[in-house]
Amino acid sequence: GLGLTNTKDGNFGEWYSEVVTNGEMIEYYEISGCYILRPWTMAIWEIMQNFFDPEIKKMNIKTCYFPLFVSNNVLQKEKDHIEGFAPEVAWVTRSGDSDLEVPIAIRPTSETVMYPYYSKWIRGHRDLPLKLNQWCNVVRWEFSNPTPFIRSREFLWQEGHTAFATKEEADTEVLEILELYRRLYEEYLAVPVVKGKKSELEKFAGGLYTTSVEAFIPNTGRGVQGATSHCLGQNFAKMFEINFEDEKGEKTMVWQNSWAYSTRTIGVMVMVHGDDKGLVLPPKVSAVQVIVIHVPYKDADVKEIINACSATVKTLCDLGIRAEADLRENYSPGWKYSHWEMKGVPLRIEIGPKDLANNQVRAVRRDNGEKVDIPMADLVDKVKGMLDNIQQSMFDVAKQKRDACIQVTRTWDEFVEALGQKKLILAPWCDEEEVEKEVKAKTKGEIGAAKTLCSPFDQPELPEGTLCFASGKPAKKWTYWGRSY
Ligand SMILES: O=C1CCCN[C@@H]1CCCn1cnc2cc(F)c(Cl)cc2c1=O
Ligand SMILES: [Mg+2]
Repeated sequence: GLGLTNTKDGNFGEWYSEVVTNGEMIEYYEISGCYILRPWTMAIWEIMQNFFDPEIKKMNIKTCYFPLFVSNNVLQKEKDHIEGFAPEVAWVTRSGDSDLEVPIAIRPTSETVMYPYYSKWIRGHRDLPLKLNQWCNVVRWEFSNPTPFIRSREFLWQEGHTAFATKEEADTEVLEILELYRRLYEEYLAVPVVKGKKSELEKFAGGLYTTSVEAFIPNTGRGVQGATSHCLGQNFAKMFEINFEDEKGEKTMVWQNSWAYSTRTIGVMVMVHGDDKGLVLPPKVSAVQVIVIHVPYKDADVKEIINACSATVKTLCDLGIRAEADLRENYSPGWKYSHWEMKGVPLRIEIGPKDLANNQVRAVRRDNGEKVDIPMADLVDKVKGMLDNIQQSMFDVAKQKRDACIQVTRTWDEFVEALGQKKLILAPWCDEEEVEKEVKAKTKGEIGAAKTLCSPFDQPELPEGTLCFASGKPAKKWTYWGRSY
């Protein structure tokens, strides 16, 4: 049948898998951890790209494309860069039936691919800033439970790699990019995120500091890193000898950033907004914003109704609304309602004999099921208004749900209790790595350990004498903690 066999609150993992499949976003692939991204997904990816790419072009960041393959010696260039990552590197060892002399790695990320050429291209200060971004796939042979969009062995992303003469320029760009990531989540995917800084333990080991936008999935009580913007400092400049002669003729190492968002963004959106009827897509990112369906009625003139549907679609499309009609004769209206609800189309318009007679249409919102009769004359304004309202309402509802999960804890017992209640924990922390490691160790279990998600840039008041929830030492900062994907 058409409906889901799992409910979101019943079995979240099974619900999610069904929703992305029945919503025709994903097809499971014969190789574990790999998924087919169907047009319904790629339309969302492209809408996001059509926002993000022009924005970084305004920042004079140019598109490049580096090879998929990494030679072994260059990959091994940086011990702590790949420490811990080595097991997830995929290797090409043969072509045809003959072994390769030297195995070749498939890029899990492109620092080691790109930076030898940054070293070659950057000589003088006039070669700076060098700012490149590539849209590509990467491969990480993950072993923990694969999840469509959230954790796959191959995924699509953009990876920006920039080099500056000064730290100030790098610091500024890190935050400009992070703001674009916030806008992607909050203005397009209608998902609330927290901007913050990763702890020393959780940051990218090869960098100087990591900032991120952190999302939260209320159903599982898990945080999810939404996108990252790292300042690499001069670490990679040192490794790859990327330096330049400054104005005084001094040889100086460059300051670098790297930043990425991936198809994981789409999985977060599905998890946050989906319901027991399937996907619920924010209008801004939905390939189809309005689906028009005719309701035939025994002897009523079905041709006239169908013409009204086609005219409605044309009127909406002419004003930039992504509308389509489902006029298939071999499916009932009811079947169509379920089908397009499963695909998460934000607004359905029904036109039957009665609507025609009253020169109106019946509009039904996907997010809250509200039904509204709209006079044909007001169609475009009303539909535009409803779509804007749906977008804002989806964000507001998601933010209210996320905020309801936030629990401030000041003691270990409060922390453990909140963790058991699937909360997003905000706690004062002494900022000591040993303490962070201890929290991980003490909360380790079947469903993973608690970890720091980020220290929000927007710090609440930290009164003198506030103590760390875990160590009892003087707290230095408020930090979000939780289990994560
Ligand atoms: O997150 C970003 C933004 C875009 C460019 N890259 C950085 C850091 C990526 C970390 N990282 C993440 N995963 C990795 C997996 C690997 F197998 C190896 Cl060899 C390295 C890494 C690795 O460095
Ligand atoms: Mg990883």
